[in-house]
Amino acid sequence: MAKGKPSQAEPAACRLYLVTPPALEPAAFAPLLTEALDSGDVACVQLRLKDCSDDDIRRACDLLRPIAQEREVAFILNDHPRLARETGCDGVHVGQTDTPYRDARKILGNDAIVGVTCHDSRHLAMLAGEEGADYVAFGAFFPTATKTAEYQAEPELLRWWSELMEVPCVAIGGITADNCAPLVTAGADFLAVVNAVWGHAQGPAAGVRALNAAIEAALAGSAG
Ligand SMILES: Cc1ncc(COP(=O)(O)OP(=O)(O)O)c(N)n1
Ligand SMILES: Cc1nc(C(=O)O)sc1CCOP(=O)(O)O
Ligand SMILES: [Mg+2]
Repeated sequence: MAKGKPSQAEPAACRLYLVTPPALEPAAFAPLLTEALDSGDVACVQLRLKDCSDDDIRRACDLLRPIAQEREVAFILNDHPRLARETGCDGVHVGQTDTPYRDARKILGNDAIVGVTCHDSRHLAMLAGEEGADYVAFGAFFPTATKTAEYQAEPELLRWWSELMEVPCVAIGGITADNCAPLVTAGADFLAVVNAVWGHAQGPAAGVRALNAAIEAALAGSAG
């Protein structure tokens, strides 16, 4: 995701969207983020901190946001539109029980990225798209240990969405280099991952490279 809206991203038909681990120490995480972003193509970083104070989130944004933005990678905050505006993030991601899309848009303005979780629902995605969301996120596609996922999405949903709609779609939930091909070929514009990068046995750079290579291979395989 070049700095700007996901729909303006050009280099590939499907790109990586990194979501941070739910708990992190910003100073310790900064070199890992740098390593990940310098190792390959990443469109977007979402700071997703759970059970943290607003001040903890501010501190993490202040340290991590420049690492992404200096590399033309969009920096999106999960759940907190006001903090996203205050700290200079490129946008916010909101779920169905978070600040409603319209309120998030009012807080952040028209130039910001506002993405919306739509679980496995065509209806929620159409509502979000009609309201003006910059992307819709579907999931979980695979079992995930990162959070308790109450919904299960199928690749067919991505195919249906991407054939009918212009609004980009993000796939999330248990995605790895080994299982991502059906999501790429079904039309996901972005693959959002936590564990496949931050939990990669050889480190985050290897995680990014493996996912970049898997996306490229899937795109090449579906082109022929
Ligand atoms: C890209 C992306 N997709 C989905 C989510 C999940 O959002 P939500 O349902 O609000 O759950 P939490 O992440 O807040 O626990 C996401 N964060 N990012
Ligand atoms: C944050 C999040 N949202 C999901 C959803 O289904 O909406 S799944 C998920 C966790 C994604 O982490 P991992 O790549 O480690 O499975
Ligand atoms: Mg949320």
